[in-house]
Amino acid sequence: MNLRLGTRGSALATAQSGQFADAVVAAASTAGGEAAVELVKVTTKGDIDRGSLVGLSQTGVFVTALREALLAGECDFIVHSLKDVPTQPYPGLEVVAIPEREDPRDVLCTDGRTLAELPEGAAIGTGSPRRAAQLLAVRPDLDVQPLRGNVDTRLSRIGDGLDGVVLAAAGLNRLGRGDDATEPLSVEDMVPAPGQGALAIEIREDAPDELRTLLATLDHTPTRAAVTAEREALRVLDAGCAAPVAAHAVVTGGRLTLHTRVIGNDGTLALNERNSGVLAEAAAIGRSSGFSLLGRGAERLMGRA
Ligand SMILES: NCc1[nH]cc(CCC(=O)O)c1CC(=O)O
Repeated sequence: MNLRLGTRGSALATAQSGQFADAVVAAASTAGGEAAVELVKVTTKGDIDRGSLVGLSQTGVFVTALREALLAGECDFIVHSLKDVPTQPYPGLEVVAIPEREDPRDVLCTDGRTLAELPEGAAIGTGSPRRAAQLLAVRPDLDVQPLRGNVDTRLSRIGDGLDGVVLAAAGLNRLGRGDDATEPLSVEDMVPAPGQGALAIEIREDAPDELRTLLATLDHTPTRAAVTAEREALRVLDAGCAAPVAAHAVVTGGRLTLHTRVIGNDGTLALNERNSGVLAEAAAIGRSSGFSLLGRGAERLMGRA
């Protein structure tokens, strides 16, 4: 099979698409067949028109352009960072696989000092309200600064106006820059974004069975259950990737435990909800967590009521 994988041109997109392409080739050979995967660069509106991103929800800008290229037949499948994918399904496409996830944690990158070692008032960069609020909950003295741009740009700011930045471990690891992480932040102090560290593989609904079957072999059941719960909570809370909503599910021994957190912007107030059950109930666990949080005033905390 000759396959075209549509990807953005950023370093992270290229790295994760390339790594997934290798996994597809290996899976085909394990199945006794053969596949060749060609990376097709899709230029997205967000890549061309960076200025317009300010104030816009990041969610969807990059994802939509890739999806349009897939629907138009410019490629056969696409790879998304799941945390950037809106929760509503996209007509004509289906998520055929969610591979085993990378480290879901956020990490602090500094000149070597841990969060506890940073001096009072240290400047930490992050563009994420979720990260900002949780940092301030642990260290109210920190000077949290807005930060945008790709992973390289963000890392280059350490020692240049910032004492540190917070990034996803998965992104650093996929770029081969895991050593730039000074300290992984615990999933208790810094609950990750729903779906963080996971990828979603999409095809057209009318894709050939051979392609669907091959990609489906790369689905990872525990990861799919975990991210299903996390994203259902997010969907019920009606929040995007820019919202101060965090959700992290752990699967052990056939059971799934979901921790969902909604945080006020200054980090002083947070609502936490924990729910668990069997994997088959993943979606229901996420939904009930989301509804509990709404019942407890999550909308007020998110500034919507
Ligand atoms: N919002 C940007 C983004 N989207 C996906 C990742 C990499 C981590 C992942 O795959 O979840 C990143 C960078 C970051 O948050 O540091």
